[in-house]
Amino acid sequence: MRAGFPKAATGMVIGLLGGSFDPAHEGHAHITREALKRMGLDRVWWLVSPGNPLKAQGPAPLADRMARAKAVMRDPRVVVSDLEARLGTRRTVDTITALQRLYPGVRFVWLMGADNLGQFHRWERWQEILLRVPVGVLARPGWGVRGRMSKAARIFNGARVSRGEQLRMRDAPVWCFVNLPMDGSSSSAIRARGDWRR
Ligand SMILES: Nc1ncnc2c1ncn2[C@@H]1O[C@H](COP(=O)(O)OP(=O)(O)OP(=O)(O)O)[C@@H](O)[C@H]1O
Ligand SMILES: O=C(O)c1ccc[n+]([C@@H]2O[C@H](COP(=O)([O-])O)[C@@H](O)[C@H]2O)c1
Repeated sequence: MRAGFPKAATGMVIGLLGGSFDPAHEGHAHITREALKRMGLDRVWWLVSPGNPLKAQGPAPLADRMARAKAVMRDPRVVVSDLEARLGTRRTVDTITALQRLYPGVRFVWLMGADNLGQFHRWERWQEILLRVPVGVLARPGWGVRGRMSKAARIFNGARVSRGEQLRMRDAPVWCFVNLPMDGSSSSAIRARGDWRR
């Protein structure tokens, strides 16, 4: 495997948590620990994005976001990575396609907060993402009903399962809304407080 690309054994189930992480916070760490536990994942890889294609304002430098993410998430089961910058991908569908090609023996599960389910139908080739990998949606304050009523949730209603642990066994399309004790942290609130330099 090339330098900077995490190692993974054949048969592993790895959750991918993509994000701006501008900056990383306890909410990210919380949903990661919950996903590991509730979905029976072997690893979670944080994909610190070069920049969300739907966000107008560019994030803080990638090196700063990586350093903060590594400080926030210290767990041997979690890899904080800049894979998208290395792969040259920005769109999630392209990242997943590239990772499936690079790691043919690994099962990837896409992880995201419920706010992203609300706007998932605006992502590039979003239906292809759901056809490629199981998707675990983690509850986020204020997004329970809006997430579950979203366009993507309605169109893929037939592929929804009720328990997170089912994601590791089923082939896509399959997704789950995972209810969990919620953490209200958000990067925008931290930036608004001025605790994080851009
Ligand atoms: N507190 C939280 N609870 C559940 N999911 C979360 C939480 N914070 C972030 N996430 C999810 O983690 C992923 C990465 O989030 P991101 O880096 O955009 O942080 P954010 O706090 O949502 O940022 P911002 O406030 O700038 O939108 C997204 O899928 C997002 O939905
Ligand atoms: O592929 C897309 O079209 C797309 C559109 C919006 C967001 N994403 C991804 O969603 C993840 C969460 O983004 P963010 O900025 O909410 O942390 C991150 O990995 C982004 O690259 C992807």
